Amino acid sequence: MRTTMTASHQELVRNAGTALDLDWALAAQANTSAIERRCAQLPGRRSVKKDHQAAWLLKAISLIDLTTLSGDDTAARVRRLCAKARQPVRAELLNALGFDGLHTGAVCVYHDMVETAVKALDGTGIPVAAVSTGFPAGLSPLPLRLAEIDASVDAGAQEIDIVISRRHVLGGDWQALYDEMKAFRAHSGDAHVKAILATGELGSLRNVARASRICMMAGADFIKTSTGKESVNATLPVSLVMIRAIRDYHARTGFYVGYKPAGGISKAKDALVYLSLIKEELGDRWLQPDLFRFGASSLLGDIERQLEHHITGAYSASNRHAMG
Ligand SMILES: O=C[C@H](O)COP(=O)(O)O
Repeated sequence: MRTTMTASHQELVRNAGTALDLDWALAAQANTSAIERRCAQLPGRRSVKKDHQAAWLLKAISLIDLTTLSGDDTAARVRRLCAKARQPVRAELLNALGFDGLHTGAVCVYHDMVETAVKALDGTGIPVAAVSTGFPAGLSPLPLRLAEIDASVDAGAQEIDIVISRRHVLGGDWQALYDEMKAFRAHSGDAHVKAILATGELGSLRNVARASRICMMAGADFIKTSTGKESVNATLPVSLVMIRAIRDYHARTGFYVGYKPAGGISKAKDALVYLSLIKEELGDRWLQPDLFRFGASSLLGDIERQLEHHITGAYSASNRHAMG
């Protein structure tokens, strides 16, 4: 029997946000040593049995925002990336595994590349995500950042990855963070918004928890760890803090907010650890592309190598799995 990777879940009600409840935001706790203890156990555990590993790796592919965010991006590179998003695994490998219809969760590019990606993905149902709002620093004037969102939406982006102003968090200006996020969401219209917290620049896990709560209250559809450009990007402790904030927000409001760890996730085995963390902390509903994505430029290549090994018993050279 062949298996397809189509989603079998009901469509979500989009997070509408809530009024700013500063007491709730500031009450967020993050016990660093308990968090680190919990995370230290994760990679060592055999969370996914060997027989199930290939299926989990295919699942991971369906959750990747296949990304290129380089100063030397070209239309040709973006078109090659889109071809990879449409067919992330060679047909003979997929056939051997009895799977059909696999594609990545999205393709993620800078604004200038949105149109090219939208054209290259026409008819596939794969959304294009644009990093807008002065990515990665988010330090251009607010009207320009809002205009960039408008332009990305006009160009056909269905997802907008915004960067928050870290200075609002570091200066404790929570109202400004809330207002900014609300404006980003309003300008995104029907496009879903992922709020990049740039957690490596927020100073503490407690700030990560607080910023997560504020962004969700202001209507973020996803919260995302990093741009991939900070010196520290996605980590398990930060992930635990953010997904527990998602869980608390869901318990409080009934809204489902998605999670996107991004930056530095390049190994299949690390992806499996993230998936088991999500399963344990949030449950299976969050293991669907509408609620979970990996932001990654090179993870797919390693997953393809591991799948090849699973099928043939041998690894091929990593240059056989080039991305762009
Ligand atoms: O949002 C995605 C990140 O920029 C990708 O980071 P990476 O190149 O370390 O995988």
